[in-house]
Amino acid sequence: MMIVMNIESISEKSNAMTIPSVLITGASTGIGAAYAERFARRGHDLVLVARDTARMEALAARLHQENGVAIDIIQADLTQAAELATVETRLRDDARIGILVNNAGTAIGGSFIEQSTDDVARLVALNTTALLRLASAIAPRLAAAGEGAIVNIGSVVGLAPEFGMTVYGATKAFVLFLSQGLSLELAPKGVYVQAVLPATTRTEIWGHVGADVNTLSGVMEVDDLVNAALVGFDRRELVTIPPLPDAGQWDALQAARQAMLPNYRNEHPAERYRTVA
Ligand SMILES: NC(=O)C1=CN([C@@H]2O[C@H](COP(=O)(O)OP(=O)(O)OC[C@H]3O[C@@H](n4cnc5c(N)ncnc54)[C@H](OP(=O)(O)O)[C@@H]3O)[C@@H](O)[C@H]2O)C=CC1
Ligand SMILES: N[C@@H](C=O)C(=O)O
Repeated sequence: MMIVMNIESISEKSNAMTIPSVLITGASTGIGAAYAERFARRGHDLVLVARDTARMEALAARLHQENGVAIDIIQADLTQAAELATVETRLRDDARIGILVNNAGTAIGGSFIEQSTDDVARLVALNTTALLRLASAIAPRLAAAGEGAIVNIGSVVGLAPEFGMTVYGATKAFVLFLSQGLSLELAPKGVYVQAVLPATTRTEIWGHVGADVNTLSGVMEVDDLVNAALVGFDRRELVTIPPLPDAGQWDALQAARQAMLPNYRNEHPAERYRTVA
């Protein structure tokens, strides 16, 4: 069942004329809800997307009351093609939406051989397919307009197979690569793409993997995470890793990766792979 609700505000018309609306997926709780709070405080009208209508209604009512912004709610399970398509259509057709925050995502517990094929497929459907389709829906319109932004929420786990969340991490590695590639393609057209890589952040996601977040160390508060992510957003940073103290480590990783690029073009196998015939 699709519910689209609109909480009008007197400022809606002025906002629609001055600053872009922001569509945020996974906006009913956690990082997405924090993004909604921050963008509402900045005066952006919002489109909130998630499955839990009640939570989004409560958030929308409070943010409308506090900030006087217009807020639409779209109830959608982004693993369901028909419901995802409704959000894609909104992104394609609503010219007021200038920022997409691709945040909706989840994680599952267990090892690869313990996880069911259906569960890993559902994880990929949400964390990669839905994110990709929504970016694909909005990007042509933003490129034609010569402005706008796509924020993709990845994870440091996408850089860390050692963390033992293989499929989840693979989905987040996809998000990072997609963001880097889209930035190369879209930045020249005026569209800003940001990959945000949180580490352990205090949200309900940890319950989905069977962990008690209160037993974990180094847990960042969600507001601190989003505030830091928005510092990167305001700086137009391509990859924002809020918990990483030294940006030089990321830069060194990128430099080492890019130094390998010229060495991929060889008509013969590397000496180390040549067997003695
Ligand atoms: N918390 C952390 O430690 C970290 C989180 N991340 C990433 O941050 C993003 C947000 O996660 P976080 O806030 O922590 O998690 P939460 O579980 O707190 O929130 C997830 C959000 O996604 C929505 N969602 C979940 N499944 C679906 C679905 N099938 N269709 C539509 N919406 C859905 C949920 O809403 P509803 O249930 O109402 O549908 C909720 O609003 C994710 O991409 C996650 O991978 C990255 C690194 C660390
Ligand atoms: N979402 C967290 C894992 O469940 C993470 O990305 O660290």
